Amino acid sequence: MDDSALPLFGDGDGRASGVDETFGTAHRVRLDAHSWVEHVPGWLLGADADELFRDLLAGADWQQRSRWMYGTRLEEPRLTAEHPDLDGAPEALRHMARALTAHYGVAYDRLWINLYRTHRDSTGWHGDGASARRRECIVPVLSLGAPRRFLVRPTQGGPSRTFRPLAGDLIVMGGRCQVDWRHSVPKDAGPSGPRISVNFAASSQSRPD
Ligand SMILES: O=C(O)CCC(=O)C(=O)O
Ligand SMILES: [Fe+2]
Repeated sequence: MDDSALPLFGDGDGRASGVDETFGTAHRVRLDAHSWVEHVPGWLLGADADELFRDLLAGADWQQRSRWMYGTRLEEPRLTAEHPDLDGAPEALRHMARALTAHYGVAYDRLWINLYRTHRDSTGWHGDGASARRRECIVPVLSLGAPRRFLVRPTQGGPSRTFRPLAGDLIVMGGRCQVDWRHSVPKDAGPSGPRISVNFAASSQSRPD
């Protein structure tokens, strides 16, 4: 049997997705002396990005999370599926975590996945404070599905920079990005289909240095 037909979910050894292990398209943008964002267009090859998107949309354990803000419990305008232990994640995502670990030298061992159902779903300005507590962290985020803007701006305020990751692209935040900078996925004006982001995290980075 051609193992490309194996599903990403299930207990089989799903086919490792076709990521560019050379990171040949990576383009690093220096934000300041200590922080950078790397955009890796087409890191996950087109057909695999489409297949992974469809499988995650249909098969991930989507949860509605809420948080307290200004004394009120607000539902987050997106859905999230957590894999606190990489062993429980689909093989395609485990393979990606290994490729990221080999390239960036950080042991990615957990991940969470966000679903932006329409252009109205979003993530407000934040740093990944719980999962990235070291002064310097490397935080990769894979985009799937519809394109959305990914913004970064200084924590102290100032103009934002806009990245436009397409399906299969990686956005990697590095250096002091989680402290000195904030990131967000704002709502879009026009209609857009669903977007999924896969956020790779490392226990080693969640412990302050
Ligand atoms: O969806 C994205 O591209 C980023 C999501 C994010 O920053 C987060 O979940 O912490
Ligand atoms: Fe984040």
